[in-house]
Amino acid sequence: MIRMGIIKVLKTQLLCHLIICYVFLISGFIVNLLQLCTLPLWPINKQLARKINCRLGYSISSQLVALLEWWSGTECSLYTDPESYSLYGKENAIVVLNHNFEIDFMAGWTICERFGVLGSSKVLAKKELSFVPVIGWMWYFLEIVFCKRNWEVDRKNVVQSLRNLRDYPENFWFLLHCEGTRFTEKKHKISMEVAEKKGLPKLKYHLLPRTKGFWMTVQNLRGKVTAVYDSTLNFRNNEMPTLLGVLNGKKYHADLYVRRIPLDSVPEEESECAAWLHKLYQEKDEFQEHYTRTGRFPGPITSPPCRPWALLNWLFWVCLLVYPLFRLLLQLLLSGSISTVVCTFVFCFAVSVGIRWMIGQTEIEKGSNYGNKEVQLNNN
Ligand SMILES: CC/C=C\C/C=C\C/C=C\C/C=C\C/C=C\C/C=C\CCC(=O)SCCNC(=O)CCNC(=O)[C@H](O)C(C)(C)COP(=O)(O)OP(=O)(O)OC[C@H]1O[C@@H](n2cnc3c(N)ncnc32)[C@H](O)[C@@H]1OP(=O)(O)O
Ligand SMILES: CCCCCCCCCCCCCCCC(=O)OC[C@@H](O)COP(=O)(O)O
Repeated sequence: MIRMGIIKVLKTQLLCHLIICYVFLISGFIVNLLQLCTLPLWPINKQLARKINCRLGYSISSQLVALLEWWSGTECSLYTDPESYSLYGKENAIVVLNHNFEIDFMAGWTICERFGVLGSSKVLAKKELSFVPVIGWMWYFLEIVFCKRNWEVDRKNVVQSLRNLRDYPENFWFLLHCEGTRFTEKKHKISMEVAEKKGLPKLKYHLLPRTKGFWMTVQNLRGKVTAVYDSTLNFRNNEMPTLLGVLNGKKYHADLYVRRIPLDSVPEEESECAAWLHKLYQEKDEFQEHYTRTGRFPGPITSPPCRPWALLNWLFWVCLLVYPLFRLLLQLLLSGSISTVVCTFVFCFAVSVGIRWMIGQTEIEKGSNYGNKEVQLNNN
């Protein structure tokens, strides 16, 4: 009991957070460098380069999974039918997920890890994320599809990036947050005004989905991808989890409801495909309503088993990097030179500010203005 209390307090200590972030940053830069070294391989053996990059990417993203699973002890329950369950991780799929939470990407990655598709997981991500050190840079080598959330600019680039995935050598899940941005009350209000103008039913828990990205993805990955995984995520007890909460060791419980829909049943024609997606979001809204009323999603619950690899990868980097860090810091501090000591502190402070900025990228409060401007509505 006392030991548990000590561990809990330890998890809230700044020093622990600095060590975790230091390991993440330095290992991330090393992996980014290794990814860069694979560049000459691409023209010679593209498939091998892709496979190597999947493993390297795994070494970065699995650290955030380890943080969620092992450090914070967060649990993930899956609501899905057993028939579909047996196919997860064994086929390519498009995942359509609600976008309400600051750590929904970590919960998504955790599910990917449990089904063995973490290294190869893909997403249609906003371009700004490609500039985030470590993760954004890793994503270039994983062929993540970036968009500027401007259809005129995106239509060509996104199509090309999607087509590149047609001969991808590993099973992958392609994540689409069709709402295009995270849920806020203001964005919800504006998007419901758009819905009203379009004669579409109002949604209570979702923003109105943007349909073009979905249509483009379905069209270009048809034949390669066999299903759409309609996924709805919630956290128990109305929690709004944060990355800082996870870093502080706070335990959450994620509930994910997944319906497997064969891709053949998604219409090909653009307007029909858009109508299909709007209907899907109306259904997703009903599932959320069910969750709010009953505290659970319909159907059977499973907890896909937690695998040890994310933890082992994390421990590997901790063992490799923490001892040299302490030795270096000690040497600098004992050097006797005031300027060296001051520089060391300034450097550590600058790194902490950088990490805080990265964490800020996950915070809804600091999110983009996309979907927030009345002007966008007036233009349409
Ligand atoms: C078993 C396992 C199941 C599940 C496991 C779960 C997950 C694991 C899977 C994979 C994990 C992988 C990775 C995870 C890691 C990290 C991911 C983290 C986050 C990155 C995500 C993002 O960055 S989200 C932001 C970027 N993505 C998108 O925006 C996608 C959706 N957007 C689109 O599709 C857009 O159409 C577009 C981007 C292609 C183009 O943007 P544009 O703005 O130009 O859109 P539109 O042309 O569609 O917009 C105009 C139309 O929209 C109407 N409109 C106007 N105002 C609004 C409004 N406020 N709200 C809604 N609609 C509006 C307007 O009327 C136009 O309508 P039309 O009828 O003319 O189309
Ligand atoms: C292991 C230690 C960890 C420490 C550190 C730092 C990690 C930083 C991770 C940054 C990864 C960023 C991924 C965030 C994904 C996300 O959720 O993006 C939001 C967009 O969809 C929509 O943006 P918006 O329009 O602003 O709502």
